[in-house]
This record gives sequence, structure tokens and C-alpha cells, in this order.
Amino acid sequence: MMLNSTVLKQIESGLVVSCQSLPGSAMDRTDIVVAMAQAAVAGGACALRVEGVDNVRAVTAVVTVPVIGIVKRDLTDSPVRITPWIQDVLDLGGAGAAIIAFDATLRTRPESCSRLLGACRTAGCIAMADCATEADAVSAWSLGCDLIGTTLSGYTAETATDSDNPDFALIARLAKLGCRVVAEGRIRTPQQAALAMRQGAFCVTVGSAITRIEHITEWFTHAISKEHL
Ligand SMILES: CC(=O)N[C@H](C=O)[C@@H](O)[C@H](O)[C@H](O)COP(=O)(O)O
Repeated sequence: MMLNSTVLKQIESGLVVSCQSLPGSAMDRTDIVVAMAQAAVAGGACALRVEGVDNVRAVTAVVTVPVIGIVKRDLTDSPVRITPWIQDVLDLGGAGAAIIAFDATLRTRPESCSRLLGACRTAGCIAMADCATEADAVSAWSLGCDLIGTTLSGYTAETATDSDNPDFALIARLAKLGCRVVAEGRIRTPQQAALAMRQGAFCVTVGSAITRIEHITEWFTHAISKEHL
């Protein structure tokens, strides 16, 4: 197992590629996720973000870069989707994730953030708090989470937005507060990734713009549709 300080050094200033197919997509297959992960590493990704225990196990078997593991669940009694349960954390750690990300929003949740963080420690993994707001981030950082992601800004009732842009203001605010910020969410161009780093991000995660063909195709078809020309 890699030392946590080594893992943090490996991802500092780098590009994390999120290799998550859309559910039900033709790309929603472990062998395709593995191929995306290998291609991203070939392109220079410093780490990968992967959903699902089986996918994490398959990817960690063939890459040497750290994997950020998550499990997504649609719960009936909570809006929290990303790694909601202690068992998810333990399973992701067992599958080889070096970093485990979990929803750290201050919403109704099945498990407290401090217990999820404790499970990351038990698994020997770095803890990444997926946040939507400054309040989420301050709370997660003060608990001792190692990385603070802007992942959920725009995706909670409180932060819902029509904007296609990353939340640069949140990235900048959290960096100023001294958090180790993973800029994540709607980063679609190299220029936006660079701007996120200039706002003080520790590293940048890009998903859809690299690994979701359906989304990328829609952006282009939308742009050339008659109504938009
Ligand atoms: C909100 C939520 O559930 N985000 C998920 C978190 O893992 C993924 O669906 C995103 O693709 C990922 O955060 C990367 O973001 P983008 O695809 O915008 O580059």
C-alpha cells in the first residue's frame, strides 16, 4: 500500500480523470472503464476517480496511479448518493482505492462524516470530502478530511444552478481558507482546469469532458442546432 503522504504528492498539481460511464450507457462495462482508465494514465492523469467496488478492483489491478473510489447509491431516505455507508468505504479500501471520496454535505445522511472518515482511516485510505458549500467544506476540513472536493456544488437543492461553468468562486474561497481543494464539477476545457489551479486548487478532476461520450456529443449537437447558430 502507498503511503498517504506519497499519494498526496502524486496528485498535487495534477489532473485526476474521472472514469465513470453513465448508468445504462453502452460504455457502462468494467472492461470499458478499465480501458478508459488506462488511456487516461497514458495521457498523463495523476489519478483516477472510479465508481463501484468491482470497477475499482479491476482498475487498481492494472494501473499504478492512485484511484479515488466511490460508490453511488440512490437512497429513499436521504439525498446523499456518494459513498453513504461505512461498508462502502471498507469495500472500496479492500478493492485497492488509495483515496475514498464520500458526500460530506450537511444534509440528512445515513452515516455521520466523522464515522465515514474513521472508516477511511481503518481502511488506510485518504479521505476526500465531496462538498457543495463553504459550510460543508469547513466542517469536513475541521474533522480532518485530507481533500475537499467542490464536486457537489450545483447538485444540491441549496446550490442548484443552470450554469455550465465550474464554481470558481467556491474553489478560490476554500483555497483561501487553507483547504486542500480538489476542483471538480463542470470543468470542460483545459483553460478552465488551468483557471481552477490559478484559484489555488491542489489538483483538478475532469470527468464528463474526457470520458462521457454522450455528454460531449450533446454539447456539440446542441451548439450546432438551428436554434443556437
Ligand atoms: C454530482 C456528481 O454526482 N458527480 C459525480 C461524482 O463522482 C460524477 O458524476 C461527475 O462526473 C464527477 O464529479 C466529475 O465531474 P464532471 O463530469 O462535471 O467533470
